[in-house]
Amino acid sequence: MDESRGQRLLRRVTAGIPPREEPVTHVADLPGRAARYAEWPSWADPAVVAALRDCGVSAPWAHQAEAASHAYEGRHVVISTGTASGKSLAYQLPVLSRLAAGEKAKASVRGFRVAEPSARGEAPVVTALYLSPTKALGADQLRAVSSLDVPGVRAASFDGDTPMAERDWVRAHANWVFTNPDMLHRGILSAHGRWATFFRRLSCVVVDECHSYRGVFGSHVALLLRRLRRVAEHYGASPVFVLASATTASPASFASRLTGVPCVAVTEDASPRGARTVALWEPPLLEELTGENGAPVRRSAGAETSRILADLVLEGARSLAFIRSRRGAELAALGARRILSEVDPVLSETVAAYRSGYLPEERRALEAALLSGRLLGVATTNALELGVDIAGLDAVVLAGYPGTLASFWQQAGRAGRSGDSALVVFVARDDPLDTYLVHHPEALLSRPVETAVLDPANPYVLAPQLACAVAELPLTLPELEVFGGSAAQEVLAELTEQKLVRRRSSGWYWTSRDRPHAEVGIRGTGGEQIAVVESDSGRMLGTVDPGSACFAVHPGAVYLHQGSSYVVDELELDQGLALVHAENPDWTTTPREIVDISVLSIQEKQDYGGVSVCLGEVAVTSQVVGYLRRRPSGEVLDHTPLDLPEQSLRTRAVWYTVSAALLGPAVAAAGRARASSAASAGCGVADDSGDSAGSDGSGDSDVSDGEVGTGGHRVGTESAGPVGTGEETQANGRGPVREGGRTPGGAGLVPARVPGALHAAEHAAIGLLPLFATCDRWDIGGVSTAWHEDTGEATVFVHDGHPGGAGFAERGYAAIVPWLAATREAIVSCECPTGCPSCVQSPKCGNGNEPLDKAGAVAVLGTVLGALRQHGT
Ligand SMILES: Nc1ncnc2c1ncn2[C@@H]1O[C@H](COP(=O)(O)OP(=O)(O)OP(=O)(O)O)[C@@H](O)[C@H]1O
Repeated sequence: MDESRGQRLLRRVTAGIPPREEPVTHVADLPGRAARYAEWPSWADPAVVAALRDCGVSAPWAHQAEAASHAYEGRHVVISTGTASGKSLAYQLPVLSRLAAGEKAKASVRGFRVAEPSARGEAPVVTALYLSPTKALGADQLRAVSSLDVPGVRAASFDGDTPMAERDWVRAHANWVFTNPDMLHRGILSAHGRWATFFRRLSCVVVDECHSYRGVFGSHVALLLRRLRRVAEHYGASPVFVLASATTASPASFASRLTGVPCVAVTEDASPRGARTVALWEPPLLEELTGENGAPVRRSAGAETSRILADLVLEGARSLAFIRSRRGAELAALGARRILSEVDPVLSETVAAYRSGYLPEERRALEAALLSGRLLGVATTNALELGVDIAGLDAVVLAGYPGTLASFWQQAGRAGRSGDSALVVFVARDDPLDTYLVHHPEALLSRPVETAVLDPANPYVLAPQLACAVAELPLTLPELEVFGGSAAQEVLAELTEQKLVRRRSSGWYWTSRDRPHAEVGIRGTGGEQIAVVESDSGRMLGTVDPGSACFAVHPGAVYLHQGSSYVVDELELDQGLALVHAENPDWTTTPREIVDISVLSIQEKQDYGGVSVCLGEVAVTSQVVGYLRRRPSGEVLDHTPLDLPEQSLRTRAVWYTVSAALLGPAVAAAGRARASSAASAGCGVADDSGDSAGSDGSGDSDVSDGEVGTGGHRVGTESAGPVGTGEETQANGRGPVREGGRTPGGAGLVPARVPGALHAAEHAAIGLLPLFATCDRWDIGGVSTAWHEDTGEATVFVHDGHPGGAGFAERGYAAIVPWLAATREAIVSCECPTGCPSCVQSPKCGNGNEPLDKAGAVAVLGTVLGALRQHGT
């Protein structure tokens, strides 16, 4: 069979790599597909069809026509198809047709029935609202609509950048308003009276890139859309919702949860797609470098990506590399340029970086240069992921898993639309999730894209949102259903008690003259924001959630803003201020936290013979105690202690307990001694916004709660059997676990090994939860302890990092078996001997990644999974 272009590119980028450093763990060839067209719908306005034809769209693809017809006929619809599958046209066609028809009707106002013309017939008859998660995407979409130049359509943006002078014009005259959730919340719903005419005519709401509304932000947006519907209804309108999403599992149920109205889904993608060769790539371990506690370090994904990008450019392939941080994108571009300049200085000019913070004109110029081939290699953050019309590239390199499968396919989808085969390379970073993925291609390439998690019933989100709703319009009892029924009633009772709202027989009323909107940030859950200010100039660079301030802007932290780098000099929590100066050091910082956790209530509990799994509410107390400085290579420079106050967080967690008997006979014996002496409490030493390994479980701990790194908890040297041998392998979440050499049904651990085993199991579990819960590992934390005073047993907690939770713990609870099976597999797959960042080390462990017992973690997880499978799930 002939070699395809994608395969040839892969052969070129791997040429010359010695066999012992072979980085490619898997190659898949994904076939291409031809386009399927439909007729223009009979209802489509001829002027709109003509404008689209002029832009090169001769006919709609089948999925576009189907989604557009649902919307035009008044059915709420979500279109969930691949990258560059023309989702924009699916909403442009019905919205523009409605707007154009309304304008024509208005033009003949005397002769025809018109919905409700203004006295002089000037106001639009129908209006539409477009919402995007970012201003940049909104601006791109507005530009696309404006360029169609359909008669009677007055599209305008209304966001933080809209000059005051223009705002009145937009309110009075625009019939399609492009905005974002933040502005809808603060600037439109809070002053809906000024938008009365617009709301009265509101016929359609477009929610673009809706899969990005997840977690706390997603929960806020879900309630915001309910507020929007209520206000529209107040003015007599009931708009149809059209949502566009990357491909995702159960789009209809997600869209219905987000909007609160039943949505139909269009998922069959009829756009053409080129074939792609996908390679999974694990950078080799470095011999000359070691990381924390002497652990081996892999070549960094960024350095590897620079090299691959340079090779691709040498092949003349138009390529895009996605890097997670802006700084990383700059460094990857620089690295590729440096390599190319040694070959041919002219070639180094064909590589550039691209990230947010660039002006729209700069972005347009970069996009055009890449499409024309003047630029061959671009290293970018996910700024290029959403809504940018770049497709049909020869190659895409992803440096690290972008957090969700939706993002993975969105980024990978930039390659290969031109009909020719293209190359996608996924380069694993040094962490458990990436390691798992490169060794389990089916988890990356064959799984349906996860549905986004959100929880509009979170009281920490519901309370401020209900306050805004009541302030907008008094809330009546029947309306409560829209906001979550009894959960909303409980929250309202609290607001009434705080005298923020007043209860009357007709409903709930806002008591103050001031509106709550300005106080409610919809992208997080914390009260007053901390302002990040440049000392020299007094310029405010941005804000940070108070809950994460100690973490993100502690003294000494490197803070990145729009690609520029700053170092924090002071953090004044009382004054809500972090003072920084511009500096571009050659290292990054990672904070270290210690954490303690207590159980407030148990919502769900399942027992599996010595193992129990719970979901419930917890109180997490955390304290940032220092930070590490690391070089981009992963090398740790030093650790600096910090003295910062404790933070507390009420949130939700999933946890499992393991009985002493299952951990091992020696642990059971020591546990009896502990019970009789009642000697000590479990302590929490943390990581990832807190995970912890605590007392050694032997009953002789004198560690006070929350102390870091107190001695005596070393990983035992005896081994529970080799890690990563064939006997340990198991199917992903299925099939029996064979625990070679251990007591059947038990982990066979001695007490001294329990803390390290649990700690390692917990780190890896935090790393793998994002595979099941659409969250980032930084959105969650964990605590592990050989004995926890609330459970009375060895316990591993994984908790949401936001007040009230964002639904991640629930997902962990629901997916406990596949999640823990994947966790175990990730550890087993890693070839390092005793633990490294690819498996059980965590980048922000409060206890300096001590103790960690990799083999013990495999034993504990095997035991837990054995119990879960034997006794239930
Ligand atoms: N029916 C069609 N025939 C030909 N080209 C089309 C058709 N529909 C859309 N296009 C073109 O396909 C490209 C991608 O469209 P669009 O940006 O709307 O896709 P998308 O699915 O929204 O992309 P993203 O995944 O980036 O959100 C655009 O250049 C658009 O003009």
